Amino acid sequence: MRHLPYFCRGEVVKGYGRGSKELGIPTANFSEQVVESFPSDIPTGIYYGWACVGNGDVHKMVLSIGWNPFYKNIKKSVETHIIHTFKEDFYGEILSIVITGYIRPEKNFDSLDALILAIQEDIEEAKRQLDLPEHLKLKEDNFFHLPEGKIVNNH
Ligand SMILES: Cc1cc2nc3c(=O)[nH]c(=O)nc-3n(C[C@H](O)[C@H](O)[C@H](O)COP(=O)(O)O)c2cc1C
Ligand SMILES: Nc1ncnc2c1ncn2[C@@H]1O[C@H](COP(=O)(O)OP(=O)(O)O)[C@@H](O)[C@H]1O
Ligand SMILES: [Mg+2]
Repeated sequence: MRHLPYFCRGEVVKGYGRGSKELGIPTANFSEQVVESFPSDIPTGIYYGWACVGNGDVHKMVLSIGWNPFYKNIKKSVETHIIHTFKEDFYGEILSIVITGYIRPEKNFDSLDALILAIQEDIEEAKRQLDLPEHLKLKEDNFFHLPEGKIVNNH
């Protein structure tokens, strides 16, 4: 897909506080500035890739770009669920991501359970895809080892 791999770095802000954390699927939401910096023609939907908080380790992630049709959000969001258990929240920290692949478009669901099940399937798909050499190699990209602030989106 055009635009991929897509490198991006930005601050983690509060989302709609829908308690995705209680559902077991917290998502680190990017600031509005970062959301607006995304290419306008990058399709909304569910993606996977690699993520790192501050200078921490690089982990697998799934990402949602769009308006969350289940919730009918007014504002577009870019949210990353990192496939790792963190001891604490990291609001205000710098999240670095590389998006390497696309899974599916955003969908509406009949129930919250159906949404959760779909996200769990996305996570399993991401785990499998990211073990393939083509995606695995981006885990080691220099982007994750450069000092913060030196990088603007996709450069
Ligand atoms: C992998 C993944 C897939 C998602 N798929 C959908 C989807 O198909 N439809 C939808 O409405 N929301 C989808 N979401 C977004 C959730 O609705 C969202 O993370 C939740 O509303 C929490 O939002 P908040 O961070 O603003 O509190 C997805 C999120 C993730 C991480
Ligand atoms: N594995 C994880 N992936 C993403 N965020 C996480 C993770 N573990 C803890 N968090 C924290 O949870 C927050 C997101 O929780 P969430 O319920 O989506 O709230 P919000 O609506 O504010 O985005 C993140 O900003 C981050 O500080
Ligand atoms: Mg969130």
